[in-house]
Amino acid sequence: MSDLEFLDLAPIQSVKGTVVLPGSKSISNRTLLLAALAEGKTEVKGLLASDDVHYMLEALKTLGVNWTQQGESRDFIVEGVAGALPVKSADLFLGNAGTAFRPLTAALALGAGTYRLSGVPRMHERPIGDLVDALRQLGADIAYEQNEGYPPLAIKPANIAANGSVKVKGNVSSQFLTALLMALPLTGEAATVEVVGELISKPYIEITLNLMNKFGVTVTRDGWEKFHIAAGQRYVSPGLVHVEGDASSASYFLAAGAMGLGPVRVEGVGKESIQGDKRFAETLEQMGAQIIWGDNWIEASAPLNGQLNAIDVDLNHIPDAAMTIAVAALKANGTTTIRNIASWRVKETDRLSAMATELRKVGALVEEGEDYISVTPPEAFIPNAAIDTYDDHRMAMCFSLVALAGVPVRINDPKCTAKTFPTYFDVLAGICN
Ligand SMILES: O=C(O)C1=C[C@@H](OP(=O)(O)O)[C@@H](O)[C@H](O)C1
Ligand SMILES: C=C(OP(=O)(O)O)C(=O)O
Repeated sequence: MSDLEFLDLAPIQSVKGTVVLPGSKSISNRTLLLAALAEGKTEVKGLLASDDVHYMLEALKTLGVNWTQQGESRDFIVEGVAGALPVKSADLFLGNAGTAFRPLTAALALGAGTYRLSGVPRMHERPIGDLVDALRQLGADIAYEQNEGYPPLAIKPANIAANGSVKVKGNVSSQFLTALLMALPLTGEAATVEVVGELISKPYIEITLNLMNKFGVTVTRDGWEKFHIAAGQRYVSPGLVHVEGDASSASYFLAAGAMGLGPVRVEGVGKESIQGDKRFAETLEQMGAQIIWGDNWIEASAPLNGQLNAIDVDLNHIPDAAMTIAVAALKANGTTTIRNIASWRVKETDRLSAMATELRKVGALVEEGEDYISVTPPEAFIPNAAIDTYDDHRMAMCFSLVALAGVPVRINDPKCTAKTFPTYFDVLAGICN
């Protein structure tokens, strides 16, 4: 993707309207894998159309899973293979999709084949050692092709025994625990997963458990430390799965409502959502935004006096949507501090460093710590800042909100939103007055 391309956004005076959200990335990719591993056919409605989901769909096809798209719609039929993936040798390219790479690594390592998994250069800088260490405890044969602890990976057939208990570290990415939990039922044996260290991004584990349950597998847990899977459980298709709207994508429109009058309503995520990122709305409310919750929608408007409150918050539970707060902070009445977000450093880019660099370009005063960021709005914004996006969809999306602080801004490489939201800028234009 060329970073010579850019998009100039004029100041946005006010926003108002309703956005129908694209499908959740986290739910789309989990559902596809579970549907593939299950017994029976699954109709998946409202699948996200984006790069991350494309990589999962293509990988499953390569692995011998039949799926069909219903015309031009985002409704798919996946024919489950009832356990073992049929193709025993494959080379999979998974872009920068953590929700494809980590779960497929675990499912394939417990299968009996020879596989290679690789991605874009940044994926090869994103850690996976904690997951590999856990899978090796089960007997998996996984080798690092380049750097110890990082993709690309080479998997070979191995004798797998769940053997009661496996330990996994939880402090770098919750996707490692998600991947293990989703793959373990393939062994048919009882298993206990013990999380070592503090588990981050906990609500994503709830999405995992919820969807595994939909596909007939029950996981019981003692707090966030131990997870038990009883022997003999297998995935069975529930027939139909509706993919909720993406709660992380919702954050940009809700923040827009809070920064620029509103009301802005997002449809597809509401109080019934299984996604932890719905709680982004609580954080906006703490900043003074007016929030209304429906079962399947959320609406945000600016505070009555138009001024957001600066806050000091731990946003470990919503790491993706937390980036949106860092930009919304540009309209707050003081210094906003977001804590416990060290995982930002190992995502699409080093997001702590990237956010600090780019927020400074618009004039904000920024303090970047190992696991926190503090943002103080400038007295006068620097107009027409050219924001670099580091091939990180969320950098492009959250920095579009600078226009809601009343300043023109340039977003470099806007097409990088394709990872989770290819039509983002068109949808944003639809609520701008
Ligand atoms: O399981 C998931 O669907 C995700 C978990 C989170 O990652 P970490 O657990 O690495 O924080 C999140 O940032 C990512 O976008 C999606
Ligand atoms: C961290 C993210 O993605 P991934 O699923 O690749 O980890 C994200 O979407 O912000």
